[in-house]
Amino acid sequence: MISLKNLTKVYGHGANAVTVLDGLDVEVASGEILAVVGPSGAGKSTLAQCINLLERPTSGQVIVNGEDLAGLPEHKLRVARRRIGTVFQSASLLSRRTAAQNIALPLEYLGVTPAEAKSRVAELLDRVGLSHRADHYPFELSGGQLQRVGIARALALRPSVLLSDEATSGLDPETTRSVVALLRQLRDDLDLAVVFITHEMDTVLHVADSAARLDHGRIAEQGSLVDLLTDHDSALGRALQPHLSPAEPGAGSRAWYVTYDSRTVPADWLQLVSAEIGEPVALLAATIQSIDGTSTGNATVGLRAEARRVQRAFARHGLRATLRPESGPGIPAPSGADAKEEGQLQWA
Ligand SMILES: Nc1ncnc2c1ncn2[C@@H]1O[C@H](COP(=O)(O)OP(=O)(O)OP(=O)(O)O)[C@@H](O)[C@H]1O
Repeated sequence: MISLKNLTKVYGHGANAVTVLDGLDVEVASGEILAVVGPSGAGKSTLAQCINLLERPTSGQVIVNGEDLAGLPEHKLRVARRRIGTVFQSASLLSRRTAAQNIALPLEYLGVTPAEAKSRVAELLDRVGLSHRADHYPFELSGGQLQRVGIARALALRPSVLLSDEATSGLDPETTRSVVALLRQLRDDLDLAVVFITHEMDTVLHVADSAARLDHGRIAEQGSLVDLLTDHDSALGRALQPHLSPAEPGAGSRAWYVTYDSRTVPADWLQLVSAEIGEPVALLAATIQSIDGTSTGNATVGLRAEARRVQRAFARHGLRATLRPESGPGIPAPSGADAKEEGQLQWA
C-alpha cells in the first residue's frame, strides 16, 4: 500500500516560490488501482515524480508499506525506491538492447547473477505475454508491446507499488484496452497498489477502482468509482460518464437528467417509473455500465408530469432527477405549483 500524507511540493524560493502540490492526502491499498486525473498544469507529472522520489517533496510523507520514503537519506532511498516501479508514457527502452535485455537492466544494476536474471526475465516476459518477442529490438515492437516491456521492466525488482505515468496516452483504443487489462491482471496477481496518472477520462472507467481529481495542486475530489458515479453532485463522477447528445423532448415534455443515486437501482426502472407517474418515459439518451457488479449511469428522459411527482417517482427507485437547463427554451413555462416547485430545484 502507498499513502501520501500532506504531500507538498514548492518550486523556487521567496517571491518566486510556486506551490505545485499543496498538502495532498491519498491512500492506495494493495490490490487497488487509483486513477489520478486533472487538467494540464494541475500537477500530475510533479506528483508522479514525488511518488517515485525522483523529486523530493518539500514536505509531507510518501509511505510505502509503513515506511516514509520521503524522509530517507539518499543512500537508503536508492534501495527503498525499488518498492515503486514506474511505467512512463513512452516506454523509453534502450534501442540497442532487445526486449529481454531491457527488462534485465534493473536486475543488472542490482548485481543479480546472469542465471537468476535470465529466469526472472523469462517469467516477466511470460507475465506480459511477450515470451515470443524476447529477442526483438524496440524498433521491431508495436506501441502496445513497447509498453508491455516497460511494464515488465518496472516489475523486475518486485515492487509493491506500480506508478503508471500516462502509460496509455497516445496508444490507440484497442491497445489501450489490452494494456489496461494487463494492469488489472497484474494488480490481482501481484497484489499491487497502482497509481494510474492520466488525462484520458474514458480510460479511467476501464482501469480504476477509485479516482482522484487533482486541481491546482490539490485533491478536489476522490472516491471509489461507484461512489463517484452514483453521486449526482460529483463533478468527477459526471466527467467520467461518456458524453451524450440527447434527443429533444417532444412538445409539452421537459427533459430530465437522471443519475443512479444508489447501488440498488432495479434493472427495469424505466417501466417502474413510467407506471408510477402514469405516462410513458421517453428515453432521449442513456449510458449504463457495470462497475464491480454495480450498475451506474445516467439518462436523459422526456416527461410531461409535474416536477415533484417526477422526482419522487425516480427517488423511490434509487434515481435522482433534475431538470436540464436546456429544456427551458421552446418548452411551455411551468405555471402555478409547478413554477413554485421548480424554483427550488437544482439545475443539472
Ligand atoms: N521545475 C519546475 N519549476 C517551477 N515550476 C514547475 C516546475 N515543474 C512544474 N512546474 C509547474 O507546476 C505546475 C504543474 O506542472 P505539472 O507538469 O506537474 O502538471 P501536469 O498536470 O502534469 O500538466 P500536463 O498534463 O500538461 O503535463 C505547472 O504550473 C508547471 O509550470
